Amino acid sequence: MRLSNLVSLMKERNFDGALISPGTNLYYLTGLHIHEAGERLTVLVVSADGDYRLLAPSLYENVVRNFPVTFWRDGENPYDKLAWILAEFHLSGGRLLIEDTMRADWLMKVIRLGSFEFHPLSSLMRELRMRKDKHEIEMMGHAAKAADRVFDEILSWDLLGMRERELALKIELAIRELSDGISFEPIVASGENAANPHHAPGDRRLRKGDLVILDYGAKWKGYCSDITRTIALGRPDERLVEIYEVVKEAQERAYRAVREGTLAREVDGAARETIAKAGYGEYFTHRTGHGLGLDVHEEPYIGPDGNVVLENGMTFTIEPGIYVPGLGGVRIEDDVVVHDGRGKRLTRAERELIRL
Ligand SMILES: CSCC[C@H](N)C(=O)N1CCC[C@H]1C(=O)O
Repeated sequence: MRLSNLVSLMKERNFDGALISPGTNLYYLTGLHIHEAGERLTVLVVSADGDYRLLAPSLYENVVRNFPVTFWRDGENPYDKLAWILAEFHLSGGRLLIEDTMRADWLMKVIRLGSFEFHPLSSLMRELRMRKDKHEIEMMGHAAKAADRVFDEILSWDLLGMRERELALKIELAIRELSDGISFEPIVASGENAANPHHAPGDRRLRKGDLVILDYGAKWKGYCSDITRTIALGRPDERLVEIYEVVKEAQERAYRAVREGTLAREVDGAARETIAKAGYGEYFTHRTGHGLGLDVHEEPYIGPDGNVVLENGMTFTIEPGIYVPGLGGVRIEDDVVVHDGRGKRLTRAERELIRL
């Protein structure tokens, strides 16, 4: 069904074929679990006539079943086999969609197999994947619940004196116990490190007076959650407490701005305006959110340039933040689905400032 949707869209937009390497698009279209193909050429060939075939290393002989496939063995030249498939599908030239993340060494050899005009596959896939169906939203709900449960667990741990990297590892283990795995490596940013939105957890020990940003996510059947909470240890600097309240208000206002028919940039604007009015505009250094699904970052992006019109079934994060160099930072993030014309939170962990 999903493959035929892609084929219809290809025909409508005058594309002749598509070459799809392993990643979330391949999984979305086929349900096949081919995660890490490494250097061995693996590609799904799809023609606008509706033909499709996977070219895969023989390592996958016991994995790919009930799907048209050509295997190649180590020692063979997989590009010869790809050329045969392209010839069979009458794809020796024309407008070809290419998986955006295809390895450059593969692409450089594919270029030599015909006279193609390449276009990014994402230009079509974004339209297919942006609106989630009931099943997908259910899976995202499970992933979000796992993230909420991990937050409750974190609150029961003795955090004082723990190194950021130790806490990140404990969070990762807790996620893995409750779900299919992590959406991305957890961020634990304490004290002044919290001024870096993508801080890599290091050796700093958590201490009294810290605000600590915890940003992590779980996966359920391929679908991601992504949550951020900022907690206080002891009594933090009053400026940080004020910043916390501004971010909480910005997050709530952006959430309330979510409506079917609203532009993504209006949701961003609601958060940005709240933060700017409080005098912290220059310290909100990123977009308000991003689409969430099989990828942890996907369409629709909720930024000042977000021109996607929100529709029921779209899922994204709302995660404004304020980051003051030398002082610290605050970010609060929830996963949201547009449901019955309005936003509905999938993550529901406590948003009031928790002081441990
Ligand atoms: C995939 S790592 C970052 C996860 C995080 N929740 C996130 O998406 N962001 C943190 C700062 C802003 C935002 C981002 O757009 O990168």
